[in-house]
Amino acid sequence: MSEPEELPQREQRESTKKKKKAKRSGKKKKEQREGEEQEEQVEFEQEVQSVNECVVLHGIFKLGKKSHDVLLTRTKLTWTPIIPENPTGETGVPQSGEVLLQDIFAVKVKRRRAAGQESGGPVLGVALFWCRRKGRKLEEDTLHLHNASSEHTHTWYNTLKELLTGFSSRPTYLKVFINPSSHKKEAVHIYRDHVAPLFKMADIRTDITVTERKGHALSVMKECKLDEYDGVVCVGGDGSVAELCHALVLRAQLDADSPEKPVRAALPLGIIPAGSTDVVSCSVHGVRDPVTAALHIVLGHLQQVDMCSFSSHGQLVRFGFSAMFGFGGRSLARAEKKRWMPSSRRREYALVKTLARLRPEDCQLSFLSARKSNSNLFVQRDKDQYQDQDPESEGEESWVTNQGLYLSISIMSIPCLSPHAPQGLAPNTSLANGSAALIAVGNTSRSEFIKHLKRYSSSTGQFNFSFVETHAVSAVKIRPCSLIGCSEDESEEEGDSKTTPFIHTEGTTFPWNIDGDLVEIANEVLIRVHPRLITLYGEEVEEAESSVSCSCI
Ligand SMILES: Nc1ncnc2c1ncn2[C@@H]1O[C@H](COP(=O)(O)OP(=O)(O)OP(=O)(O)O)[C@@H](O)[C@H]1O
Repeated sequence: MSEPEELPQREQRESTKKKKKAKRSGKKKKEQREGEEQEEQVEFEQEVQSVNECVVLHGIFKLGKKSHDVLLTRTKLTWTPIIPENPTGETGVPQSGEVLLQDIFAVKVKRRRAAGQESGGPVLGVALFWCRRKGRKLEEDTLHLHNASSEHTHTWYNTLKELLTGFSSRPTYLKVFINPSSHKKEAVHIYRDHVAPLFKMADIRTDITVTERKGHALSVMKECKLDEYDGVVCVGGDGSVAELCHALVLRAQLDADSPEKPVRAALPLGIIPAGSTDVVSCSVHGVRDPVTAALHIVLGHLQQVDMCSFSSHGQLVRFGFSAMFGFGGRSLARAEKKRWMPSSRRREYALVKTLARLRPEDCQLSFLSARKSNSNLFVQRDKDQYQDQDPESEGEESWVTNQGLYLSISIMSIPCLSPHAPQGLAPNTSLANGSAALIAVGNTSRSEFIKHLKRYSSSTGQFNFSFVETHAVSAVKIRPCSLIGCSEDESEEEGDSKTTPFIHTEGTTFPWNIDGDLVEIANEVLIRVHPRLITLYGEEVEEAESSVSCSCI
């Protein structure tokens, strides 16, 4: 009697068993397939490596006074001294060396020429111009390979030239903007003495504009035929860099006829530092050094970088990397009034004066936290996938809003490294992590605020204060509370920083420090982060070389 009842159960058990078996074998097959794919990938990589390591040329050259065996592969050039056999059978350790092709930026045929002779002359060999690293600095070096055979030398020259053309990110034609009024008015000399010779050596053609006024670079960029160039170069300080970054993104937006959505800049920007702080240059080079900057351009080192849009009342104010409201804005506004002072004195004066009159801003601060997945974006996500993410798609309910007194609010999409703050004003963000650092400093005593500022130079513990908040954000809104009364600049006497906020009349504008430029804005400002909106010549660096310390606080 029980049999008919047991039958379906048995069938069920068997079918479950079969399913499990099938699942197991499916899993096994999947693992097997994955294993095979991995093996194929490794094989492919090994093949690529062996092709790259295949000897392209083998020859004998003199390096210095000694003959060397020289090998050229697709990735490097190596040399080993030829040591004659010793009758005693002893051999010394040969002093061999190598240089990677990715570090070679020019190759020339060397000839013997008499004084004043411009062409011809017997062949001496080839000279390779390459870049060596010394800390964060890049330096130019030359390797001379001597061989008097013209045929031998030309075979090596042509082969090296051809291999170097494989580095497609290296520019051949650049649009260069030089701001002759930057900092100590040295931009033209810096370009002529340190940069132009390297560009010439690397056969890079240039089209140079020496800017005549603020906004000149922007107007040229709006009009010029961009597709002729491989990149744009800015020789100047942070103000000039900000103008060109804004111009590149604005131009991309105009070209794409996309009035609402920012569009990724079409050309990379190289920055030759010639300003007083050079925060953007420092953030992608780690040093303020024109040669390092030029070598990053010549070698085509490209680094995508997040940018922000700053808008007010639905109108774009500009694109940029950083903005400071409160202390940073007021200090810059004060410095701008003393333009006649040398820039470092002006900055110190403004800092001390603004600290003496330290008072908080009463405002509403709202922010959208960067999505969790974005925080590790640099290693985890596909770049283009993120580019298409729209912060607008976040619901209004995701905004966090606080109302209160703030001494300073900063938003930075790059770490903002400088010799004064080697790990950056925003060490908690990176160049292309898809988010910005929001650093909000609430109201506190002057001495505590100074303690917080001072810690930037040692790069430790600047955020370990109860009055400092930091967040990784994708958007920020700051709405200053317009109150009745007088405006701050007229009231010169010191107030009680702990309690008295700046008091504003209707229609007062608020000073913002956007990438070192003073921008006066009357209303709420909306800041949105746009991942990888621009590409700069350079690389991600952890820390800048520190060469100065601020003695004014
Ligand atoms: N010929 C010029 N005369 C005056 N201003 C100019 C000229 N060319 C460009 N500018 C403007 O000068 C401003 C400041 O330039 P830049 O940032 O290069 O120098 P800086 O202010 O001395 O350096 P830093 O910002 O590092 O202190 C920029 O906004 C730029 O548009």
